Amino acid sequence: MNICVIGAGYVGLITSLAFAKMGNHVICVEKNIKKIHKLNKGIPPIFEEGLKELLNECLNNKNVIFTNNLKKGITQSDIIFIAVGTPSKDDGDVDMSQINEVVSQISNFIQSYKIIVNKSTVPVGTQKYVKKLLLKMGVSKENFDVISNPEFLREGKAIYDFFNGDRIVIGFDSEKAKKMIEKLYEPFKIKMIFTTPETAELIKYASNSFLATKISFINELANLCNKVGANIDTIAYALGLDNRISPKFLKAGIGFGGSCFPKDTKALIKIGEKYECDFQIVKSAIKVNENQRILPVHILLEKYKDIKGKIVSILGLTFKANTDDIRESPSIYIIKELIKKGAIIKCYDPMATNEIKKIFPYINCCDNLYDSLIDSICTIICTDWDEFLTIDLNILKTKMKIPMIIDGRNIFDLEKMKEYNINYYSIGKGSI
Ligand SMILES: NC(=O)c1ccc[n+]([C@@H]2O[C@H](COP(=O)([O-])OP(=O)(O)OC[C@H]3O[C@@H](n4cnc5c(N)ncnc54)[C@H](O)[C@@H]3O)[C@@H](O)[C@H]2O)c1
Ligand SMILES: O=c1ccn([C@@H]2O[C@H](COP(=O)(O)OP(=O)(O)O[C@H]3O[C@H](CO)[C@@H](O)[C@H](O)[C@H]3O)[C@@H](O)[C@H]2O)c(=O)[nH]1
Repeated sequence: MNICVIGAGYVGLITSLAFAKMGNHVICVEKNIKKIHKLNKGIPPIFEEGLKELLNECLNNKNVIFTNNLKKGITQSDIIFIAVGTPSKDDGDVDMSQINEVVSQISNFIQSYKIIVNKSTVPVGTQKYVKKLLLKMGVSKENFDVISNPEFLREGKAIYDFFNGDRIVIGFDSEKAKKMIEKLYEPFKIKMIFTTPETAELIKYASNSFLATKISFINELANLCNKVGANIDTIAYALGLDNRISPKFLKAGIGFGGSCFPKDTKALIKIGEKYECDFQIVKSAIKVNENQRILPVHILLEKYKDIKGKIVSILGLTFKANTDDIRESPSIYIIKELIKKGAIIKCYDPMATNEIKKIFPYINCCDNLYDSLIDSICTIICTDWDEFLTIDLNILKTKMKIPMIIDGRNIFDLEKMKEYNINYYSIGKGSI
C-alpha cells in the first residue's frame, strides 16, 4: 500500500520503517530538515535498538523516503498517519497545535479518497474534531475517513514492540476505512481490537495511567519497606506471582519519567475535568511520583544538613536505560534540587550528556563514569544502565571523597554492598 507518515519522531519513524519493511511504499514527511538529511543518509536521529539496520534496509529496498514535501506525501498515498507531538501545556492540558497545523496543511492536498489515521496520543473526541476541521477547510466528505489508532511502543524497545505488540487498537466509524487498515496490519499477526474512535482514544490514556499508578503504588510501598525493614523486591515478586496482578511494572525506584507517563496522566485528569469526572487515583499517582523523583535529595540532606560546595555525582540522566531521551527524567528534578542547595554536580550518562547540557549548561558532564566520582560525597544512580552494574566498587571507593551510594533504581544487592563497606541506600530494600 502507499502510505504517508507525518512526523519522524520516535513513533513516526518506527511506524514508517515497520510498514516499509512489510513491503509498503512509505513517504515519511518531516518538517525538521536536519532530520531528513540524516535519515536519507541512513543515520538514525535517535538511539533505538536495531534502528540503524532497519533504516538502511528500508532505504536500500527503496521502500521509504524522507522528505518535507507534504504535497507529494499526500497525493501519492492512500493512508496518511499523523504522528506528531502532543506535549503538555503548562496547565496539563494537551497542546494540539502540531495536530492542528498538520490537519490544516493536509487539507490543501486531499483531492481523492484518503484515510487519515491518528497515531499521536490525543484527547477523546479528536477523531470527530479532525473530521470537522477537514470539512471546515473545504475537504469533501467523500474524500476522507478518520481512524484512531493509538500507539503503545516503548522507547528503547520501539521496533520490537511495533512488530510484537500486545494489541492494535483501531477506532473507526467507516467500514471502508476499517477494512483497509485491517488489511494493512494483518501481516503483523497481532490481535486487533475494533471499536469506536472515543474508546480507542481513551484506551491509550487508560493504559499509561494504569501503568503509572502501578509504579506509584509500588513506590509508596517501598518507602514503607524502608521504615519497617521489609524488602520491596520480595514483595513485588510475591505480588507478581498472582497472575491477576502480573509481575510487570512493579519495579520500585525514583519514579516514572519520559515523554508519555507524566504528560498522559495529566491529560487524563484534564479530559476528566471537562466531563466532571475527578480522577483522584491518577492525581495521587502523579503526586507520589513528584515526591519520589526527588527522594534521593531528601536522603542526602538527612545525612548532610548542608551540601553547599560539595560534589554530588549523578549516574544516569535518561528517564530509563537504552534510550537517549531525557524528557521528564527524574535526574533533571534531582539536579535542580541539588543546585538549589548549592551542590556541585558531576554527571555521567552513556547517551545523554549533550541533551542535559541544553538544560544545565554549566554542570560538569564527564566522558568517563569513574571521573564523575572524583571527590564526590554521594553518588546517586538515576538510570538502570547495564554499565552501572559492573562498576568496580573498589575503584569507586578510592575516587569518592566519602563512599555513599543512593541507588535510585535498586540495581545493587544490599549484601554485596556490605562486603564493600559502602554507605548504601536503596528504595525499599534497606540501607547500610
Ligand atoms: N515516544 C513514545 O514512546 C511514544 C509512544 C506512543 C505514543 N506516543 C505519542 O506519539 C506522538 C508522537 O510522539 P514522538 O515521541 O514520536 O514525538 P517526537 O516529538 O519525537 O516527534 C514528532 C515529530 O513530528 C515532527 N513534526 C511536527 N509537526 C510537523 C509537521 N507539521 N509536519 C511534519 N513534521 C512535523 C517534529 O519535527 C518531530 O520530528 C505523541 O502524541 C506521543 O504522545 C509516543
Ligand atoms: O516497573 C517499572 C517500570 C517502569 N518504570 C519507569 O517508568 C517510566 C516509563 O517506562 P516505560 O513504560 O518502559 O517507557 P516509555 O517508553 O515511556 O513507554 C510508555 O509510554 C509510551 C508512550 O505512550 C507507551 O507507548 C508505552 O506503552 C509505555 O510503556 C521510566 O521512567 C521507567 O524507569 C518504573 O519506575 N518501574
